[in-house]
Amino acid sequence: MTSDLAISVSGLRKSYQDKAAVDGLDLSVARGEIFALLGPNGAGKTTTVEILEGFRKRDAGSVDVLGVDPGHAPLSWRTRVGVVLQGTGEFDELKVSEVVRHFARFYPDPTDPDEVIEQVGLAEKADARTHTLSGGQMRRLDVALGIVNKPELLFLDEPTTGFDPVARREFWELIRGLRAGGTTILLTTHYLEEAEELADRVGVIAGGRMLEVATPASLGGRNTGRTTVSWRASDGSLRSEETDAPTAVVQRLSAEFGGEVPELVVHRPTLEDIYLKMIGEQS
Ligand SMILES: Nc1ncnc2c1ncn2[C@@H]1O[C@H](COP(=O)(O)OP(=O)(O)OP(=O)(O)O)[C@@H](O)[C@H]1O
Repeated sequence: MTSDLAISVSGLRKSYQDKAAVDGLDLSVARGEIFALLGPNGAGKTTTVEILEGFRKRDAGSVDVLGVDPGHAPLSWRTRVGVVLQGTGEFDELKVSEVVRHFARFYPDPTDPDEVIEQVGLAEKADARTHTLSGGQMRRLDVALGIVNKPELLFLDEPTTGFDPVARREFWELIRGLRAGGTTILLTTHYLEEAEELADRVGVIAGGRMLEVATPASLGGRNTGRTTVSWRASDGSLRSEETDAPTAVVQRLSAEFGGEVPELVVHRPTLEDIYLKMIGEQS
């Protein structure tokens, strides 16, 4: 086991009724990094993550999470791992503070519940009954329960589904704060912007296999990809040009127009452009 890796997976396989959901997957996540798993519905992300969390059995392959095989993990390991599932559940008439206190009691050395509530931005709602929380506030409570045990490694499954744009940005700040405190984070998301904002590296899964692992800036050769420059020509038509040297094209156009280039757009491939191309090539 290499101590600078929080997660090390090799040749992971899992089938349901003879159909492979995870089909020989390799994955390494360094301690302290935020790693985002991307992939279409049914790609095998949740199955992989649940095996890493120790909630699902694998058919084959080796899995090491914080130096332990999650398939045979002792209780002490569980206190080192935080899990935020896709919606934790119902707490009926309990208040936010009561729920966090209740969960904190499961662990030997929890963070002070009030501190956790503050950390996830729910201080004003500490005395609110959980059924009165908005979707985004409920998700914050889910995260509070996932981090109350001071996990070294936090699993987040589609953490910001249903968030409004402001809530999503606030949530990203929370996650960055956890990383700054040394927490390793493995998240799944369908929001490419989220992966770009948060992840040190992303891994794209399709058909139970890892297609590529890279930084968001370099996935699929994105950093070396061609740029499209488009503008409105003097005859009124919309023109575009693909180039490796967009600055030179803009300079040329600027000289041609004697200054401002009408409706100038310089488009570099986004993470979503690259992702869609990768996934499209698989189907
Ligand atoms: N308990 C189960 N029994 C049978 N098949 C399952 C089970 N869980 C998952 N599968 C199948 O395994 C495949 C991978 O599913 P998984 O939930 O891991 O995908 P995912 O990448 O997390 O998808 P999503 O983005 O939709 O959450 C799918 O074809 C799914 O139907």
